[in-house]
Amino acid sequence: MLNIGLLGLGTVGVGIVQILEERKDYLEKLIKKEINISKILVKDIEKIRDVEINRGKLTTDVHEIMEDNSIDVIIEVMGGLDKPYEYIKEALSRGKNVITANKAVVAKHLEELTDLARKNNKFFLYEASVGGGIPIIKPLQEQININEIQQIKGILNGTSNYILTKMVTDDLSFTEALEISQNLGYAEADPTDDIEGYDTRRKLRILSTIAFKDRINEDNISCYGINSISFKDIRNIKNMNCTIKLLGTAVLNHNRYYASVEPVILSQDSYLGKVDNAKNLVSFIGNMVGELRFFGEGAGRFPTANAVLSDLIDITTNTYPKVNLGMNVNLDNMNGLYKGKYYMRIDTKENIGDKIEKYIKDNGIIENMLEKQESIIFTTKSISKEKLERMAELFKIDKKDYFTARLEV
Ligand SMILES: NC(=O)C1=CN([C@@H]2O[C@H](COP(=O)(O)OP(=O)(O)OC[C@H]3O[C@@H](n4cnc5c(N)ncnc54)[C@H](OP(=O)(O)O)[C@@H]3O)[C@@H](O)[C@H]2O)C=CC1
Ligand SMILES: N[C@@H](CC=O)C(=O)O
Repeated sequence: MLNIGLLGLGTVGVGIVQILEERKDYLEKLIKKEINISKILVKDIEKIRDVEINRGKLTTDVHEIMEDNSIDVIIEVMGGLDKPYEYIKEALSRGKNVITANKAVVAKHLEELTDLARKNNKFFLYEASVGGGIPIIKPLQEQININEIQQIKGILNGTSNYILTKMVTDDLSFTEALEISQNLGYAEADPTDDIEGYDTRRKLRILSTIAFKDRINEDNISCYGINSISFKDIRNIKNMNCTIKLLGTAVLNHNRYYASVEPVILSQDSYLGKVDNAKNLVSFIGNMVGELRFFGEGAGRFPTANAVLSDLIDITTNTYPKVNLGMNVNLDNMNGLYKGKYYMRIDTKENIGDKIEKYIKDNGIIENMLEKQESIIFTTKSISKEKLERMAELFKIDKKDYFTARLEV
């Protein structure tokens, strides 16, 4: 019998229960064991659930799960940071395998939890933490044994991609599109993580650490979100026959790398430009294999639960590739030297438009002026993004009053 302790019965937890029910016979034949969800940790036992569940399995006391020696695998899909970290650590220390979809915890404690799992001869797997239903962690773990990975790039957040898609194609407002993506179960408990780019940054931190075999922290990744984008930006982007995506990019060149999360203006015909709604696309380039692209649902109940259960099968059939985290190559971060061409809109108050225009001309920033009315909108020459940030600071422009996006056209 394979006994599972499930931490969380929300969007993803319910998906796990439903798939396990639907595929029970097949999966039990495959792993040659009966599968049983022994206990489920929730916050509120009385809550009405999206799935029929034996109420006796629900508990608000995690000790009931941790101290149950018959439970072999803990699946953590509760979200949050401190509690799940504590529970995952305890589970591994007690000799239980752990699967999580929680990128916040994985991003913060990847090395420690991987080490702890190794010491206890257990698995710590987290396929669902990046790219929702897309298999990316396992293929990457397989490829790093043969390849030097030179680049990771992609759309890694379903919520922001859904919002941008709906703003571009259906003229929805940012708030309307965010609300729908929350109702569809894509957004984090605090959607700031999605729209400020933090969720993408966590995923890029996980992927780049595995790919570059060095610890790339969230702090090593520059991060800009989409929360100040407006209809004016969408109109301008469409006028360029382009679209906009929130991209995570990490590039390694010898011992130097840069890593960023930022909105990027792309041609509508580019492969990333065509990734719509909550879909994600992740690509990595290996020196032997070339570019590999992975595309699919980046969020949502069943795709995410599917990724969790792929880990479960790997644990029970012992088919996961040998994990090779971090060789301590001490890579140098070159973010400060990165340059690109940018689109920028500043909503000018108190008549500072002329001063800003003079500043961007005097400092060799501007390439083309697109508009100069109540907003000043322009594209830049190849510059570092910090230059634009410094200008915004100099003119005391509030973050909500300007928007920048890198031009990749
Ligand atoms: N939704 C998605 O598309 C994806 C989510 N993820 C990750 O999966 C995890 C779960 O996400 P999701 O299912 O959307 O989250 P939900 O908010 O829908 O569900 C969270 C569940 O955990 C329970 N829970 C939360 N905190 C506690 C606590 N302190 N003690 C006990 N139970 C608790 C809740 O209990 P109750 O029901 O009683 O409130 C709820 O059942 C997150 O880490 C998320 O980032 C990853 C990829 C995609
Ligand atoms: N909130 C996340 C969920 C999956 O990781 C997203 O929108 O991508």
